[in-house]
Amino acid sequence: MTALRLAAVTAGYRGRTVVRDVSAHVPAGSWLAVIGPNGAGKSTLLKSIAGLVPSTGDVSVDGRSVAALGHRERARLIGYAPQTPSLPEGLTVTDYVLLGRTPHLGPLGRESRSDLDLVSGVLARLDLGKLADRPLRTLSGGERQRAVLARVLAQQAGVLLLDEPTTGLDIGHAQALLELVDQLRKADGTTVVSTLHDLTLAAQYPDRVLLLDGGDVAAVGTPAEVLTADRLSRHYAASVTVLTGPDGSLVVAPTRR
Ligand SMILES: Nc1ncnc2c1ncn2[C@@H]1O[C@H](COP(=O)(O)OP(=O)(O)OP(=O)(O)O)[C@@H](O)[C@H]1O
Repeated sequence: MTALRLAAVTAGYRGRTVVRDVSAHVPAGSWLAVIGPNGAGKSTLLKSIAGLVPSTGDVSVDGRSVAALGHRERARLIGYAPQTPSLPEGLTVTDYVLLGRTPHLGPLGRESRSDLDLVSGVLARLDLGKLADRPLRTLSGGERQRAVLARVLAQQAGVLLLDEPTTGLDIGHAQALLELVDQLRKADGTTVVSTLHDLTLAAQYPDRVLLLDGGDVAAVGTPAEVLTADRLSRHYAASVTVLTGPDGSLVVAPTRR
């Protein structure tokens, strides 16, 4: 069980601040969605939690500031799946997903039977079993996206940072992936922070939603509190209706002006 806390996180690139003063508590086993229009700073916020862009403020996991941790120790605590990763195209899916085990390997860096079994299990759960021996360069966009997620799931970190995990996935694979993430947090207490453009999915899976606009926190709360038609119209310059689906969950639908 791993809780994540952000305290006044401010991050940017070469002197330009693009995320300002973000504070949030993400309890162990909970799911925070970071939403907001293009360029709002969502990916930058995730990268700063992963330690990939310079930031000020503090990121702590179970009360330990991650700035003080080495790369390997941080990778055991925090797994990060980027939005547009550059992939080692020649590797097979299995070998690529096995890279997720790197922070757990012994001094010789050799994977054990249990690492291989874990990777096969993850591939099966992401519907990648039949592609296990295929080089990454031969995969479709959605298959590549699932391979990236398989790698981060194989890492078995307590905190998962998923940047637009459903990009390029069809509706069935998107649902299967989010259900799998949901199962992980319920079964293992994995803590999830994901960016999501699909606001209906943001309403259905996470416990809390943080809306970024222009690098600032514009709202944070439960999906029902944050995802109102008025707020979404204002921050996205969009025309939307928020409906209630048959199961009581919210559906954010675009409407013609
Ligand atoms: N490596 C970089 N160097 C300089 N500026 C960057 C870099 N990466 C992102 N930015 C800028 O930082 C701002 C926030 O970008 P970021 O990718 O975090 O936004 P986002 O909310 O994830 O957007 P999107 O929804 O389009 O993916 C943008 O103005 C972007 O141009």
